[in-house]
Amino acid sequence: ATTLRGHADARGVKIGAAVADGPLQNESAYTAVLDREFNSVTAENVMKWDALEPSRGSYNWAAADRLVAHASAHKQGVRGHTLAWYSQLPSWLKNGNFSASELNTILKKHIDTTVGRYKGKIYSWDVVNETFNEDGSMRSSLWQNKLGTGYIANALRWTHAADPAAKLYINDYNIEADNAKSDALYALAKQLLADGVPLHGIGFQSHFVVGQVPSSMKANLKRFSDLGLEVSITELDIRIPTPASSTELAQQSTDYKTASENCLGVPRCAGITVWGITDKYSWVPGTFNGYGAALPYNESYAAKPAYTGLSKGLDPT
Ligand SMILES: OC[C@H]1CNC[C@@H](O)[C@@H]1O[C@@H]1O[C@H](CO)[C@@H](O[C@@H]2O[C@H](CO)[C@@H](O[C@@H]3O[C@H](CO)[C@@H](O)[C@H](O)[C@H]3O)[C@H](O)[C@H]2O)[C@H](O)[C@H]1O
Repeated sequence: ATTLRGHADARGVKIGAAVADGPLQNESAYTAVLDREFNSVTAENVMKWDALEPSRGSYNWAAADRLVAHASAHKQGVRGHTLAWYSQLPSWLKNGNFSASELNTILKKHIDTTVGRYKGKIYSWDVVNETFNEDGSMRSSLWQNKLGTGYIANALRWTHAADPAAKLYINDYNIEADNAKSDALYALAKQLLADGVPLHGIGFQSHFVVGQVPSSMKANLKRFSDLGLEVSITELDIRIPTPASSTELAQQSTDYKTASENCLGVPRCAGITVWGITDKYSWVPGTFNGYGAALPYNESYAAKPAYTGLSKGLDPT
C-alpha cells in the first residue's frame, strides 16, 4: 500500500509529524514509522526558546541539530517551530524586566541566531505563534505588552532577512472555523500584505475534538488562500474521550479525512502536519482530562482507522 508520504509526494505537498527528541533517539519503532510515512518534521519542543537558550547567551543546539540531521538523512523537510511566542520562554527573558528597545534587540538576535544557524535547512518557519484571544483581541504576551503589535511585522522582516528562502507563517489554534479569531487574523494578514511585510502562509493548528471538525473550515482556509497565502494544517490531532469506542474511532477516521481534504481542496495548501505519531507520546491526556487517542497510531504503533482516513484524504487518485 502507498504510504502517507507516497501520496503526499505524488501531490507535491508535505505530510509532517511533530517529533519528540526522546523517542527519536532511542525508539526504533518510532523512527521506523516516522521515516516510512512522513516527508516533513516539526520539533515538538526542542526549537522553542526555553530549550535553545536556557541561560542568556549560552545555547543548547544538540537536540535541534539532531532533528535537522535526521530529516536530512531521510529526505524530510523541516518546519521551524517557533520564534516569537508567549509561552516556553526562558526564565532569564520572562523575569528580565527588559525595556522595549532591549526586547527588540533580544528578539532580533534570537531570530538572527536561530534562523541563521538553520539557513537553507528549514522550508517554513512559524515565526509568530498564538497571537490572538478567542474574541479576536491581541493576546497578552511579553512581546505584545512591551512592543505592541508591530513586533509581528518586525519578526517577519528579520526572519526573511536571515533566510530569504524560508516560507514565513503566522500560526494559531481555533482559527480553523470562520469566527472572531480567524476574522482578526484575516484582517492582520491583509494589512501585513498591504504593508509589503514578508508573510507567506497561515498555520491552522487544528487541535480538534472527535466529530467537531468545523463545517466552515474549507471556506475559511480558502479566503486566506485567496489572499495569495499558503495555508497549512500544522498541529493536527483529534482527541476522543477515553477509552475510545469503535464508533468514535470510525468518526475520528472520517474527521482526519475531512480535515485533510479541507486543506488539500484549496489552492496553495502546502501540507498537513500531525502533532505526534503515536498515542504513546501525545500532549492531549496531560492537558485534556479524560481525553486521548488523538493520533494516527496507537500506543503499540498499530495504524488506527485515523491513519486510513488521513491516507484517503491524501490519496490524489
Ligand atoms: O500545547 C500543544 C501545542 C499547541 N500549539 C503550540 C505547540 O508548541 C504546543 O505543543 C506542546 O507544547 C507544550 C508546552 O506548551 C509541550 O509540553 C511541554 O513539553 C516539555 C518537554 O517535554 C515539558 O518539559 C519537560 O518537563 C519535564 C517534567 O516537567 C522536565 O523533566 C523536562 O526537563 C522538561 O523538558 C513541559 O513540562 C511541557 O509543558 C508539549 O510537549 C507540546 O506538544
